[in-house]
Amino acid sequence: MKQSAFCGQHQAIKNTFLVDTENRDLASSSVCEISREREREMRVVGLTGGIASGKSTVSNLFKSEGLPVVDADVVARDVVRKGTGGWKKVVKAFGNDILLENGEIDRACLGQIVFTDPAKRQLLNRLLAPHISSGIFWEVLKLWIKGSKVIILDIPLLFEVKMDRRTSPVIVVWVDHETQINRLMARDGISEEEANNKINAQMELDLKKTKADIIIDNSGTIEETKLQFEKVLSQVNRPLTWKEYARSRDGIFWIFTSTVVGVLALHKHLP
Ligand SMILES: CC(C)(COP(=O)(O)OP(=O)(O)OC[C@H]1O[C@@H](n2cnc3c(N)ncnc32)[C@H](O)[C@@H]1O)[C@@H](O)C(=O)NCCC(=O)NCCS
Ligand SMILES: Nc1ncnc2c1ncn2[C@@H]1O[C@H](COP(=O)(O)OP(=O)(O)OP(=O)(O)O)[C@@H](O)[C@H]1O
Repeated sequence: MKQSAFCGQHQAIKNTFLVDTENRDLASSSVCEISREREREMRVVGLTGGIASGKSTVSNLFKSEGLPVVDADVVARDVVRKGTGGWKKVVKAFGNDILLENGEIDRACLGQIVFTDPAKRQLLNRLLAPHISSGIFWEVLKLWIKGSKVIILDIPLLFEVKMDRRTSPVIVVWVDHETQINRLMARDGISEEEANNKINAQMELDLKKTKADIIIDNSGTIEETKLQFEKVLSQVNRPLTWKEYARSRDGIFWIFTSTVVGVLALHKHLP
């Protein structure tokens, strides 16, 4: 569907130039129309990395520049608030023992279960996938309606759920393993073993680095990261490429469909 829409559009653009090359006014007005249309399109940038590699730190830099960020972790939290459909499914599958006194999910407790048991993690992923994907879809849709030209999708499992194919460019926030462990232990107040369990639940960060369009090395100071960010910002704000334009023509529905498919495939691809 997506491909044929793109091919049809591409052919129409090609025809404009092939058939009307003698008629410069007509040709240039077509180009103007295309340019005006391009103004309404948007770039969906993928931001990912490993756990505690610094995605939120970088996404905060984007926010401070006025760029909207859709944070998959925030969406994932919203879909399991007490009484929601996601909450009901999780409680049914994992029992009342994972609940706090106020009825909300005890995230630390559920985390301990799923980060030490791949089968339980897959189960949780499977239960929440449709809720997370539709949550992301609505957030993107709202921004699209508002006319946002560039949207940052902060998705920790971007590669695992194959959403990297739908975002461009893909930015990976990388840190060396030792720094990652230390920051994770310090931030979450957990042991080295627990930190390793969380890290091992994801695709290797070094592998993610090889798949990136843009790498931000966050192993140094925040100031060093900010310097790299300045360059990344200009790349992210550059005019849309034809590929991005074609992609975003019917992008909103494409993103939704691929998010659903990708997240549903999650349990098959995660360790
Ligand atoms: C396991 C849960 C309850 C732990 O909650 P907690 O508040 O302690 O952590 P938080 O949600 O802030 O996630 C922290 C980080 O853990 C990593 N992580 C979260 N879920 C997963 C997962 N299923 N597999 C691998 N890594 C994960 C991500 O890097 C994320 O940034 C929670 O992460 C959860 O519900 N996960 C399943 C939903 C999911 O896949 N979220 C990721 C968004 S794509
Ligand atoms: N350059 C840096 N120097 C020192 N500390 C940092 C740096 N970048 C991030 N941190 C710290 O490391 C921790 C992890 O960073 P952050 O929360 O941004 O990672 P994340 O990738 O968003 O994590 P998660 O995957 O859990 O969502 C935080 O405590 C943060 O303050």
